[in-house]
Amino acid sequence: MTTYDPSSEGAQMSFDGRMSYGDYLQLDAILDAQCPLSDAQDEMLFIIQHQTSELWMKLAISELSAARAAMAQDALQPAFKMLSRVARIMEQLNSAWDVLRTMTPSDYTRFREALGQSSGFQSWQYRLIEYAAGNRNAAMLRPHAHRPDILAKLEAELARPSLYDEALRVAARAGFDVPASILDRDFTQPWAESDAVMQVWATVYRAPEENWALYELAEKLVDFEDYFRRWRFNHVTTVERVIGLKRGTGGTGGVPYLRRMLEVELFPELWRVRTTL
Ligand code: HEM
Ligand SMILES: N[C@@H](CC(=O)c1ccccc1NC=O)C(=O)O
Repeated sequence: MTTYDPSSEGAQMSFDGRMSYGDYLQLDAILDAQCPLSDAQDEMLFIIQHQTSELWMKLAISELSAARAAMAQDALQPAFKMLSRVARIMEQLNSAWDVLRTMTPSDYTRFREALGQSSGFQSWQYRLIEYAAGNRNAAMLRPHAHRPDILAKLEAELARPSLYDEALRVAARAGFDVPASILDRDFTQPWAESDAVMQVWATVYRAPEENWALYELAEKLVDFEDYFRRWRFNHVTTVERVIGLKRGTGGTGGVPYLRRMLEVELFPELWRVRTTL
């Protein structure tokens, strides 16, 4: 039997002067960017795991920003579509832990020292997602002081209304009683829990048929936070499995720090309201 030649049905085989797959995707840049610092087999896994996570985070940031812009125009249906995509991206990030979990403490100690003081704590895209969602802690800017370009992106994000701020602006335009002190708050500050906001969500959840768009928006936000919590939980569990209670390379206490971060709440009133329904 002769081997099949797909050019017989028209497959393009010559890319002299034409844009190819690798050209379009800039694969040279991407595939040249894995540079292990040790000869440990698992370092490649570690690098690719982080690089792919950062690529998914890049897409999540783009979708979150577009969702927020759509919400500002009261275009809730397009915003829902984008928020659903963000949830799927977060599922992707959550499933990725299954690959990293195959790395044992013995594997990791073979290259951990090579990482120096670098750490996911310095992931600016992760901070941007936290800021965009509404977890605003200006202290997290400091590791980026040496990179004015990144600092500027984070500071700009800190100054804009968060996803949660934007949701409450939607509610205010829909006629709900959202206090001006919340609508005009200093966005760089952490969210302060509010009874008035609780009341807004209570009204929405008590009569979903009458407030369907806001009801759906609230559930999209809860979904987002649900996936985010799962990511944090997977992270801390993997970290404990791999380094136990050692301090982090980023300088924090490690697992105790990450456990503390499990308590972060992005949309506190949306969780609190459930008890009252
Ligand atoms: C064996 C794998 C991993 C270990 C041992 C580990 C360990 C740690 C530790 C100890 C911290 C606390 C900061 C510090 O002092 O270093 C941290 C933070 C962080 N790591 Fe990892 N990590 C791992 C994998 C990952 C992966 C795959 C990602 C995905 C990008 C990631 C992203 C982050 C982020 C974003 C933070 C900051 C969390 C926060 O401040 O809330 N880590 N990690
Ligand atoms: N903080 C980790 C090191 C680490 O995980 C890391 C190092 C460099 C780049 C990304 C990392 N991932 C997440 O924190 C540790 O203490 O072992």
